Amino acid sequence: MTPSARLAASVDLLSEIKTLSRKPADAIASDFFRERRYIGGGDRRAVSSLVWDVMRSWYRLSWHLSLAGAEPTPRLLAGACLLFQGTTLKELTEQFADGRFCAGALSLSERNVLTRLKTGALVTETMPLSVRCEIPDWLLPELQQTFGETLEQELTALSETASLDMRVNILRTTREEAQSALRQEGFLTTPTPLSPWGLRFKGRVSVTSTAPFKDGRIEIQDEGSQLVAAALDPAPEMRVLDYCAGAGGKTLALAMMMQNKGHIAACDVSEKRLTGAVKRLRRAGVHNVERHLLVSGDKWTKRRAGSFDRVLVDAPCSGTGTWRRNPDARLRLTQVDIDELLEKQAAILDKAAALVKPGGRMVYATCSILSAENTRQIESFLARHADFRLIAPQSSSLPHALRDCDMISLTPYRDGTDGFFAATLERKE
Ligand SMILES: C[S@@+](CC[C@H](N)C(=O)[O-])C[C@H]1O[C@@H](n2cnc3c(N)ncnc32)[C@H](O)[C@@H]1O
Repeated sequence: MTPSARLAASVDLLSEIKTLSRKPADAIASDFFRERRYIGGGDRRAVSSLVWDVMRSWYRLSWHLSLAGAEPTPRLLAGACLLFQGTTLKELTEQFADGRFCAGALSLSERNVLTRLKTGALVTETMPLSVRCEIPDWLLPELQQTFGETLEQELTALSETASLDMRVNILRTTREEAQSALRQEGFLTTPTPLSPWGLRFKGRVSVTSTAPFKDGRIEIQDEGSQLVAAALDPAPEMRVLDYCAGAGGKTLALAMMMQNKGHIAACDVSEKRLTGAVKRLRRAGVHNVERHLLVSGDKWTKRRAGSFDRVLVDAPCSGTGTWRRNPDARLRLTQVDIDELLEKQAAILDKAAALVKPGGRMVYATCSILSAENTRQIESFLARHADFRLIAPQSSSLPHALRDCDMISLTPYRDGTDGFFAATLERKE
């Protein structure tokens, strides 16, 4: 593709993301490229890269455009993003070329707006704080309360590109062997600093085509997510429940920690997600997992009340901790969404708590950075359940600094992971 054709495809994809504003951008992008199979791998990466760069700076670019007197159209957002990245106005004008498959020439008013842009620094002191932090206005007080003085550093880190982390499946190999196998295929990785099973890739790679991925020696999983599984501290002989198992990301890590022994029940309300776990479990060589679809009035859960040594509640949440990967999610999130999630999380916690045996433990986890979904959710759970107490996880798979925290919170700025929260609750005997 020519640079102009790539720009045209980026503008088209941005327009679809703007129009289908309630749908996740990665789902829109995957449909977009499926319908345009003529776009090859390199072009697809270039188009996605510009689109994701725009989404990471949507509020800031829109603010600059409004100063220049314009609405943030996909063409202007893409153009402004390129200018801030160092493309000159002359080069940009050439990229907006006329012709077949091209982006189409800039109109006079577009050109005037882009000429007026002050493209020295994307982030400026004169911007409102919420714009500088790349968040919607209404979320600012909640995040100020969570992060205090480090707000700007935390949210800047949350706007950057995430690393790609793998969990090495020690049922099949060791971290050193997996690292060496990847090196032989030309992929350089470094061991993750906090998780004992993690490898971190440098830059963006297509890991799913490597032999260690195909034969289940490695699995894509953020280091923070690996640590959440570690916080549950399951042992081989235990009965473990993964209550919101989804497609089994953490189930796989739990099975590995249990050396494929004991029993794991992986539950979810989504049949599609649970089915997605089948292939992954097989690839990883895991065979101590039973899948169960939760339905209302579920007899399966009633029969198992008070029977699990460990229960993981990896709750549905705002996903604010994963904004590095899903920057569009910040454009979709509303206060109503959060209020609904808070209710859902409390109801799930109450149901899951009934399944923990006396002396057993429940870990409540989210990939959210909002106190309302994290510490405050736990405080209200404890107020409703005098039979539970907050304890330190003491898991030997956690780094020492996290073993004594009854509530673990991880952030991209402090820990280099996605934003995660995990609280360990023990049911009194
Ligand atoms: C954060 S995701 C889980 C991710 C998964 N544990 C992993 O590591 O890949 C939350 C999951 O909760 C499920 N969920 C939503 N409502 C639920 C409910 N009432 N009971 C159980 N699971 C629910 C969703 O379908 C979703 O798969």
